Amino acid sequence: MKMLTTFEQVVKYAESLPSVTVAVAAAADQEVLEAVLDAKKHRIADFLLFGDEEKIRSIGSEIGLDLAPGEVVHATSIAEACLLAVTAVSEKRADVLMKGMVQTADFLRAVLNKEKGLRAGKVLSHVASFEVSGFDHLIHVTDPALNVSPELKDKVQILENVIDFCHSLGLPEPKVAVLGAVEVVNPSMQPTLDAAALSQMNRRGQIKGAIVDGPFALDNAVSVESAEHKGIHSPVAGKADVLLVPDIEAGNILYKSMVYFAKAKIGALVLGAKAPIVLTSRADSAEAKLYSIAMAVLQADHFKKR
Ligand SMILES: CCCC(=O)OP(=O)(O)O
Repeated sequence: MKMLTTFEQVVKYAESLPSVTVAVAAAADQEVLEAVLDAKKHRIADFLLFGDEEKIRSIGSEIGLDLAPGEVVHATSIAEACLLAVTAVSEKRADVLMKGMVQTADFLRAVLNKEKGLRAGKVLSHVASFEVSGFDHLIHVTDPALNVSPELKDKVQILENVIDFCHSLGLPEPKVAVLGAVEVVNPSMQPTLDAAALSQMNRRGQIKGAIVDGPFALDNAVSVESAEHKGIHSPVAGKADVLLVPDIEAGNILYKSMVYFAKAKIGALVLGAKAPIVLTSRADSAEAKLYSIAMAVLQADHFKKR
């Protein structure tokens, strides 16, 4: 498989794969339903939409989305919509779960439900992939949404999740930059100590399938000029495919800076679950949700081949 470097390529590749069924939790939202319409046009997915049926059908008819009787399942609350969508995936009536117009914490409560949930015994983590003008490859940020303040052992699993995800995008050995505020190990800054440990674990073969190095500050992770200027020599310096952020605050602010300042294209998933999960911000565009669905199609195919 050729390495995919733009979302156009991701969508095109998804078109060549078997289509999936996506269960959308709390689907009564214009951007969500526009993404549903676009994904259907690209023939990459079919849908089961959970939520306020009258509202879903009303928005659907406004945007020209024809919905068959069985495609919408009424739920009397957001919590019920989330649990019904998660159940559809755990019972294999759907292949992919998608967050609609619901707060991340409420959505995750259903994902983590003891009976019906989608945990696979691993740490769940979030990845947001960005296509940024001026960069010749996608940049994957993890974890901007789920793990609040991960410890070293959690970061190992977050790395394993994102490395496997990069492999699903045709990137056999992603370059991972472990970020901090500075590019030197400082005993009073825990993210720099974690970065040093993760780099060494990679060198010793404890973390495989990627080149991991750090700490890096953001500038020398993504700019060769900055790395050269600061005299940092590493195969990852300035060329990172993956940015492992220290915590959710740094990650979420970076995510939203990419969207609102850099006008980057974005797709986002939860990794480490039994099935691919689309998790974008409620405020993200229909385009971002479409790109996320396309990445989930690739993940579903990758799961089958593992
Ligand atoms: C990064 C996606 C998680 C997030 O911030 O979602 P909301 O904007 O919907 O809270």
